[in-house]
Amino acid sequence: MQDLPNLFLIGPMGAGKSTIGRLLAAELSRQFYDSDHAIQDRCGADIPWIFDVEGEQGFRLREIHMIDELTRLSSVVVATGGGAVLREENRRALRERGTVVYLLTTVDQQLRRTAKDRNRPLLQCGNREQVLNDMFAQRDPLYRATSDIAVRTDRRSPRAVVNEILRRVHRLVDPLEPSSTPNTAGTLNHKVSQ
Ligand SMILES: Nc1ncnc2c1ncn2[C@@H]1O[C@H](COP(=O)(O)OP(=O)(O)OP(=O)(O)O)[C@@H](O)[C@H]1O
Ligand SMILES: O=C(O)C1=C[C@@H](O)[C@@H](O)[C@H](O)C1
Ligand SMILES: [Mg+2]
Repeated sequence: MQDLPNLFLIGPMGAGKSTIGRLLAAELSRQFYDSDHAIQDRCGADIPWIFDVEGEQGFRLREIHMIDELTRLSSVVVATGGGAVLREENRRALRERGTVVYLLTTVDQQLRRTAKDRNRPLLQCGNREQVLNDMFAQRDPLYRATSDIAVRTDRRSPRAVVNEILRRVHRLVDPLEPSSTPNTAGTLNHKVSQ
């Protein structure tokens, strides 16, 4: 069986990138990095503070530097922030340096999973559903263009999502691997597993 490349998780807030990334890395005995956490550690301040003081643009610049740094590592699992795909530099680094997994869920699930959270500045508003719908419209094409596979995280446990990612990534890397089901041309990339 071939070694797996770096695995990078992208997708909207509350899709489960941090939760699933940690589990996935443990399963593969790899180092796990979360770009949001790494930015906070480096800066010594939390994300709301960075947004307050430096604005979203300041945060995005920090995010570009951090994603460049993390994607240069080897044999790692990296969970990115929900808005990482907004920047071309990030999309290119992710695509060129590993296999990119798009985690997606419904806006209803996002609302539920982020309901009590105060650490996501873009959701501290009265019209969270509208904000999430608008973000989806803007970002879904970018997530798709950047990713190798897409996996839904609603209606299944984090553990089941990890198993599905591993199955799909193994198939991408080594379509002839015996435990893989046969590759049907055109069905692998961006087929969202239900
Ligand atoms: N498959 C799942 N089933 C149920 N709950 C989940 C699942 N995945 C994640 N969660 C829960 O949803 C919440 C948000 O997940 P998480 O922080 O991993 O999202 P994220 O994609 O990293 O978001 P962000 O982009 O804001 O960093 C957490 O409380 C987590 O426990
Ligand atoms: O979707 C977004 O734009 C964000 C998602 C979070 O992961 C953080 O990166 C930050 O709150 C911005
Ligand atoms: Mg996260």
